[in-house]
Amino acid sequence: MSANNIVWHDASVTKEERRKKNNHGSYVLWFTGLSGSGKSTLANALSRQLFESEIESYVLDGDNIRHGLNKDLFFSESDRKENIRRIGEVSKLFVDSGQVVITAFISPYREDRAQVQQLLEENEFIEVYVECSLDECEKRDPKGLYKKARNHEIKDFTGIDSPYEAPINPDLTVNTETQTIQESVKIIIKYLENKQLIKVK
Ligand SMILES: Nc1ncnc2c1ncn2[C@@H]1O[C@H](COP(=O)(O)OS(=O)(=O)O)[C@@H](OP(=O)(O)O)[C@H]1O
Ligand SMILES: Nc1ncnc2c1ncn2[C@@H]1O[C@H](COP(=O)(O)OP(=O)(O)O)[C@@H](O)[C@H]1O
Repeated sequence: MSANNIVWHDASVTKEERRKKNNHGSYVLWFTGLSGSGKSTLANALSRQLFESEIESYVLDGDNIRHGLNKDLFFSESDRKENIRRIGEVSKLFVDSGQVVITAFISPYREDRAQVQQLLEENEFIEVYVECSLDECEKRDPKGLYKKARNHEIKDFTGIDSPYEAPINPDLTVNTETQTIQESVKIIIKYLENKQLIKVK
């Protein structure tokens, strides 16, 4: 349901003008993967590298967004769905502002990720699977959450008692068990260069 009597205002500065000024495209690099797979680490390492190359990017991170915009949401299937829907809308605004958006959400459901893709225009959604086995994520356990989930102190934890649907045909996969952080960043940059989405200095 949505409100009546609202009228869309066209912007005085267009997405195309902003892209032209920035000298690069704007799109979403949608990272998906288990907790502890390396989404935040890679998103931030990539954003730093893009920044050094004068490419405008912004990281939207699950933990951070859940402190503010989505602090009313928990981890049921419907709350996760709403979480991803809102992030999709926020990502769309950032794409409109001419930036490269890097999102780091578990985003466990294929359908929810597909809905974000549909919200955006063609070539504005790049799905990056941050692959890492549950075993390894659990070994890393950077926040001690797997331990809590195994001890039933947290319920609905992804990979333990809540599902994770890996992408079937992602645009790109990085494997953080076999690749270092720098190798994964390099693979993503190479992909963007090959697609002529960025020129890195
Ligand atoms: N039950 C449960 N399941 C999964 N994750 C949990 C849970 N409770 C808290 N956390 C912490 O919240 C982070 C995941 O938030 P997301 O917004 O990315 O999740 S989702 O996309 O809505 O599934 C996740 O962050 P990352 O580890 O960075 O993925 C956890 O730190
Ligand atoms: N090759 C790698 N790539 C990414 N992260 C790695 C790698 N090896 C170890 N790590 C570590 O794994 C952890 C991943 O945590 P984080 O980035 O918060 O994951 P997520 O955002 O997916 O929950 C970090 O402590 C990071 O230093």
